[in-house]
Amino acid sequence: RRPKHFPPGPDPVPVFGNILQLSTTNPLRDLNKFARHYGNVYSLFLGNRPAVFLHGLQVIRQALVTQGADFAGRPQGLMINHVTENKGLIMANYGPTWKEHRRFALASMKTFGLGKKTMENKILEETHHICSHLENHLGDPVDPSFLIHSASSNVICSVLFGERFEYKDEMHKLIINSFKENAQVANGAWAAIYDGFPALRGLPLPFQKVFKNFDIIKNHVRGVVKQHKSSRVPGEQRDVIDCYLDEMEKSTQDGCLLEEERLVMLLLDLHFAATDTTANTILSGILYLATHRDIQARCQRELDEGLAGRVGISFEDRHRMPFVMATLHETVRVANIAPVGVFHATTRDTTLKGYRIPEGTLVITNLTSVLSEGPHWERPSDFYPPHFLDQDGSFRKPEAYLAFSAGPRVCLGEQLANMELFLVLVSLLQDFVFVWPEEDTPDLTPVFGGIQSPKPYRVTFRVNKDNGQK
Ligand code: HEM
Repeated sequence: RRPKHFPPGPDPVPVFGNILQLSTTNPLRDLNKFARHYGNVYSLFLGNRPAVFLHGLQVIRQALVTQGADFAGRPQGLMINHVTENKGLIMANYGPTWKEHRRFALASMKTFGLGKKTMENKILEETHHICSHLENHLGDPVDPSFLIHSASSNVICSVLFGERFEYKDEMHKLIINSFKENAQVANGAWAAIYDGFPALRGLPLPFQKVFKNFDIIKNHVRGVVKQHKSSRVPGEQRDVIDCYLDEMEKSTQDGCLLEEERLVMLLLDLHFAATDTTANTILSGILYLATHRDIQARCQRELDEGLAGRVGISFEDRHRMPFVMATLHETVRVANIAPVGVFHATTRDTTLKGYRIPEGTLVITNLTSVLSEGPHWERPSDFYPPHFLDQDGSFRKPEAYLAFSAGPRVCLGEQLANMELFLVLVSLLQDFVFVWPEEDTPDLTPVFGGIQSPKPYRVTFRVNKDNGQK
């Protein structure tokens, strides 16, 4: 039963709560229906665990920003906490260890190039590999998924581990596949069964695969950290691992929050957080541009004018390309790769819109509702770059652009994702025209998941003969 003054919702049934009222393949429509019926703050029981759902810009901003500290926790005791042994950054509860690791992650990513030319060069190097691969398949319909996932993974790998991998490297392939599989299971019905029915946790059910996958990649990363420990020169940092080991060594005082096993989980979290997210957004970009040739052609025209015959591209060029920037942000909006964000939890007893929410309550932010809410978006169901242009045609970011969430737990990779998205898509547009194969029917409906992806597709890359380069 719901506590007094708890947000309203449908009556739960024993054992299952309200889970049976949610579609297992795509619950977003059900969530919209509940919001229409109960209002923008409502609750559902996921098994016997009550969860508060937030719908729309106004309440999500109120919770994540205005009452940021109250809603900055992460739920505990879920499968994902057990997989990461409560040591990673993404699912770490609000507190000094999370704060210290978030600070460290931001600072070390900056040291290794975020916002600087070094990062830009790493991304451009990776883009060069993508283009070379595509040049070998000109005119044939290809599924670019493997290529784009490998490239996104490599960008973050070069920052974390100081190296990139060949696309055919078996360990690299295994890591990328494990991330994909784990993201699918971790937000699906099997995770709900793990979370809701502790008695079943020891049985050989599909959720065991997540633990097995994670053990393999965890052991691999432990090995990489070990190698770094034996080859490092203190003070001469090659990558994020060296930075962490240096900081660990320097902090001699009691209560140091950095430790080797936390480093392993931090590396896995950052690698995971940066791979599928960026890759699925780039893949959505290629899909939407191939199926909206007028928008593609307008981006290419602006690109030619902006570069004025110059070969090569730089992140600085974005300031001369408002329509391209609008198209990339519209891609992030429609790709909607984190449809319900990352789960939050209350850090203390609090109230929202007059409802009482006790400490430790699971809170789910329906970011999809914000990215497709009528009044904020003129044509929410369309791929419509002018959403990000003001009346003068200059680039602008509407308030409801919450794809990276907001508040203390806001995505810490937004800057990296933007840079990658711009440099990869613009380089591809410079070299190629994306053509939808006549024999295939486009299906833009994404595959719902903790990290949403476009349905697998094929596209033909043709040489861009009009790219205006001298
Ligand atoms: C298009 C790409 C991306 C999108 C749309 C995206 C979106 C998000 C969202 C919605 C959250 C949840 C925030 C919350 O809890 O309210 C998040 C968290 C996070 N993201 Fe991203 N992300 C992207 C790329 C990246 C990249 C490239 C990194 C690089 C390392 C990254 C690192 C993280 C981390 C570490 C968190 C957890 C932050 C915390 O709990 O303190 N993300 N992201």
